[in-house]
Amino acid sequence: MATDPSIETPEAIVVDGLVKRFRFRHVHSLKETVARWVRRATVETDEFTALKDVNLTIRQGETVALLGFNGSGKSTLLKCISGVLTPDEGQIGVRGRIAGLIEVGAGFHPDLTGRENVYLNGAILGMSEAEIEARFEQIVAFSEIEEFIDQEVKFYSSGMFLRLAFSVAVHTDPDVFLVDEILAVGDEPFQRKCLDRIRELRASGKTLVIVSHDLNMVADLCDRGILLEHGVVVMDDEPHAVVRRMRGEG
Ligand SMILES: Nc1ncnc2c1ncn2[C@@H]1O[C@H](COP(=O)(O)OP(=O)(O)OP(=O)(O)O)[C@@H](O)[C@H]1O
Repeated sequence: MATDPSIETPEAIVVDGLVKRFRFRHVHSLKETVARWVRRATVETDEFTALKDVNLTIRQGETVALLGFNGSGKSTLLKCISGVLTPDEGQIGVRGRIAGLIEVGAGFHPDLTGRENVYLNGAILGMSEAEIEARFEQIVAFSEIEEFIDQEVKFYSSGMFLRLAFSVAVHTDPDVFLVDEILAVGDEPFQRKCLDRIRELRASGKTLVIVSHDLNMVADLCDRGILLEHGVVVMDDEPHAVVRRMRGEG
C-alpha cells in the first residue's frame, strides 16, 4: 500500500533553542584567596557555552549518529535529551520511554550487588518491579556475568559494568535509546553482541541516537548524521556524507 507523504512519522525528540552553559570556579592559591578576600573581590567564575541554540527534530524509528570532534557537545546534548542535565534556555520534548546509556554505570550504586543494581537501574529507567523480575534472567544472561551477579559492583571491571548497564538498558524496552560510546569498553565479542542488539532495536522501529568515534561503524549503522562543531549543528545529512566532511573529504 502506498504511503501518503503528507502523513509524517511522529516526532520522537524535539530540541528547540537549546542552550547549555557550564560555570567554572577559578582555583586560586591560598595567598590569592586571602588577597581577594581582603579586597572583598567576588568569586571569579567563567562561563562556557557548550550548546548554542541547538534545534533538532528526530522522528520515530530514525537511527541518528551524533558526530563531532572532542568537546563539540555531543555528550552534553545526549544528557540534556535524557534529562540528566537541565537546559539553560530552550525546550526538549521526548515521546515515549527513554533509556540512556550515557555514563556507563551512572545509575549503579557501588556498594550494591549486580542483582540489586539491576533492580535499582531498571526502576530508574522506568520499569516496574514485576517487569524487572520477568526480565531478570534475560538481563543477566545477555550480560554473561552470571557468576558475579551477587558481588558488589565496586569490584567489577569497567567491561563488566558496561555489560550489565547495557543489558539492563536494552531490556527496558525503550522507545528512544540514547547511546554514548558504548563500544569503548566492551571486548570485541560483546561489542558485536551490542551492535546486533542495536540493529534489532532499529529493525523494530525504535528511535536511536548514537555517539561514537568509530565513524565507519556509526555511518553504516545509522540513517542520519548530525554534526556538532563547538556546540552548533553544522550539518544534518546522510551519515557517510557527514563523515566525509569530518575527514575533510567532502
Ligand atoms: N560538567 C561540566 N562542567 C564544565 N564543562 C563541561 C561539563 N561537561 C562538559 N563540559 C564542557 O562542554 C564541552 C562539550 O563537552 P562534551 O562532553 O559534550 O563533548 P563531546 O562532544 O561529547 O566530546 P568527546 O568526543 O570528547 O566525548 C567541553 O568543552 C567540555 O569541557
